[in-house]
Amino acid sequence: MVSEKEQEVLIDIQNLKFEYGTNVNKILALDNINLQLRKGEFLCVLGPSGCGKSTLLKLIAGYMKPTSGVCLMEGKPITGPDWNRGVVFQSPTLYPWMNVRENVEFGPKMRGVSSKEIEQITTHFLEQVKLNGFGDKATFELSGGMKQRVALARVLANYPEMILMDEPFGALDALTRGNMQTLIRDIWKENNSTIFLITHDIDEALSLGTRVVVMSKRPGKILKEFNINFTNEIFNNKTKHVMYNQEYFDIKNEILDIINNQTEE
Ligand SMILES: Nc1ncnc2c1ncn2[C@@H]1O[C@H](COP(=O)(O)OP(=O)(O)OP(=O)(O)O)[C@@H](O)[C@H]1O
Repeated sequence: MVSEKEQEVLIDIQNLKFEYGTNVNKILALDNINLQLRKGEFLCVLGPSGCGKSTLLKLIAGYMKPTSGVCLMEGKPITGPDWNRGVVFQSPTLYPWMNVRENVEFGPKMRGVSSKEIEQITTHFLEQVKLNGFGDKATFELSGGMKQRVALARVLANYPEMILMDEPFGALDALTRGNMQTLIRDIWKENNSTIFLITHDIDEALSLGTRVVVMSKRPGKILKEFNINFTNEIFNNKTKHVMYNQEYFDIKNEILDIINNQTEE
């Protein structure tokens, strides 16, 4: 078995700094970020509000360029958005004039995939997000959780190497949120995806991630990383949820202390 350290690096961020604005209105959002994401990792990012989590995601997505430093994917600088990096936001950004199926088909169509293949891809991913039978529905007919599943299927339909998620379950009720966490964990495992997920919820980070990164208040820096295995233990133990143990509570308390120290200062 290949150890985590030996897994291929997908995203390599070196000495990254990002400033919004110009001259007197400059805001330093991120400072000296060094982070590597390996293929198959599920990385969760925690940090106080406004610390630059979304900024980091947008830089990896290619929506913006670093002020200094580099952000590489498979050794090449990220210069703009790409199908290879799919983004899921807190509010699902679906096309309201298209039905569910058409929303999922959109990406493969734009990429010139054949009609037969598009049909197979769409059916497969609607099934994977448990929306089979809902293809003909208009998006306004769906609940928040269902919309978010369409958004996820739409990203998956492009077979991205990297899935970036910005508080994807933040607007959902607790029950739907739990179901979505199980869904994304299963999809990550089944598709062997690489995921970068931002959350405010420490339990969500600990129950999904194989690594958790905790950031400082603005300008965001990486304060501490935790390599964890609670998400894999769910599969190993064939349970539906994390088995809470002393290690879990110790890590949770340590993260809480780090974040509270940031907000009190
Ligand atoms: N377009 C922008 N122009 C100027 N400043 C911005 C812009 N977008 C974000 N910022 C500032 O940059 C900092 C980092 O913002 P960012 O949205 O990345 O933080 P965050 O950690 O994702 O916040 P939250 O957890 O509240 O979503 C904040 O101080 C924010 O006000």
